[in-house]
Amino acid sequence: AVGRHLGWRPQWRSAAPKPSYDIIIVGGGGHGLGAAYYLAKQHGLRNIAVVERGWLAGGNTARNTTIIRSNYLFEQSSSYYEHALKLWEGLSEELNYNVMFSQRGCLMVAHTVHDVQVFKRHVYANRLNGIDNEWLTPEETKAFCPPLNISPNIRYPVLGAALQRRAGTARHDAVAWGFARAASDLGVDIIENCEVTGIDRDPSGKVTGVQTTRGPIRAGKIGVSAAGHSSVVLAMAGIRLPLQVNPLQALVSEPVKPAFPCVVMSNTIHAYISQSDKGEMVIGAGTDSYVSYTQRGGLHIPAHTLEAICELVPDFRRLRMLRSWGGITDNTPDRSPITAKTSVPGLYVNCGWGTGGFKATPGAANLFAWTIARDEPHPINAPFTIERFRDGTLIDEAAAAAVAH
Ligand SMILES: Cc1cc2nc3c(=O)[nH]c(=O)nc-3n(C[C@H](O)[C@H](O)[C@H](O)COP(=O)(O)OP(=O)(O)OC[C@H]3O[C@@H](n4cnc5c(N)ncnc54)[C@H](O)[C@@H]3O)c2cc1C
Ligand SMILES: CSCC(=O)[O-]
Repeated sequence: AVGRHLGWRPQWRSAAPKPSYDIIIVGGGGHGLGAAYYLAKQHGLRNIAVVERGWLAGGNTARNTTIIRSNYLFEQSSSYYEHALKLWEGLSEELNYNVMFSQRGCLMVAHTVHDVQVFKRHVYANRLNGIDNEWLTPEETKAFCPPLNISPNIRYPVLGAALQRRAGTARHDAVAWGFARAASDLGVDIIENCEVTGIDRDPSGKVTGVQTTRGPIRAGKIGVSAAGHSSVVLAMAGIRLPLQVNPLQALVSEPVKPAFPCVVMSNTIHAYISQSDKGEMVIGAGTDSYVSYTQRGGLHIPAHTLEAICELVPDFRRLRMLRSWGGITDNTPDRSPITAKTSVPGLYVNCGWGTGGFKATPGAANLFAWTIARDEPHPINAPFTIERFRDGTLIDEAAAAAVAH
């Protein structure tokens, strides 16, 4: 009461489900919350609900290493991620919420001749598509990130790096809270602790609503943005998705004074690192190779990553690790996402972001909202269909994940 008297207001209304809505978004992560926001803000739609089985943004949005970049190889991909990057650049103002987007630069470090060839190809392809990217020599790489060890005598010497200066990091939960508050202010109901357990359809096959742990809810359009559980939810409508679900782990160190100026990613040594605004080194690894819905992984994966980090950044050899965790990543065969209509009328899906969907959050949300509102994809997400895996029109960015996931 005192808070409210002083003008404080909750971040968002925690709503109870109504019997029916025009649109239901399944999944209260950054992508789902953002889609609900853009449906209301850009398409002027009302009577929308976000249905989240746990607590808001408790999935991969809460668990990622917050790297944001658009330096992907293929034109379709770089268009999608660049759409997102441009939205990141204005998002704090758009949401009136500081998402702490920091364009500190992202170095993709090369350790082999193959790496050099692949990353230079990215640089040239990005420039052809109007996306900033530049090649640095080992000495220029160290000048940009002084803690890096560019000695030629280490196991994986630094042979150079591709630098995207507009890339960086953001505060993961802030983007979810910002979208949630803005969506809630536009009348979107955000319903937490409400798991979707079934998708209802009429005799013609069109969706009519969902079954949930808090009762049935009717809706004429349903957008599923459930990340690692997308296959589970779409199976409720008889749709099989080409997703493989693997754990991906990350860990943070004890907080220290500012010591690491940018994001560094390394394909060959399966490691990426940046420093959070709280001072922790945020470190990511490769995926655990087995299929699993656990939010944890094998110890050997982070151990391998820390060996690599200690060689690449010797100053960090005495840093103590504070905690590690895992998330459930939804990986497609070509490591590119699906943002599309499904074969079921009124049912839409945004998934397959695997190990790299945090950077896409505002872009995926924006295009998913377009696809639901207009019942057709935007030109940017049009190639990212489910059918591409049947037709062979793959968008193979496996190598561009920067870490061999
Ligand atoms: C360790 C790790 C590190 C990563 N690092 C990066 C990175 O540095 N950069 C990057 O770009 N990407 C990264 N990613 C990937 C990124 O986190 C995800 O691709 C992205 O956050 C997905 O966003 P989302 O909103 O779709 O998913 P989520 O935040 O997982 O939201 C999906 C939501 O759906 C809910 N849900 C599931 N089933 C149901 C149901 N039946 N009913 C209701 N709700 C349901 C879940 O509870 C969840 O909250 C990383 C991922 C992990 C795990
Ligand atoms: C988890 S890897 C992060 C990325 O793809 O930029």
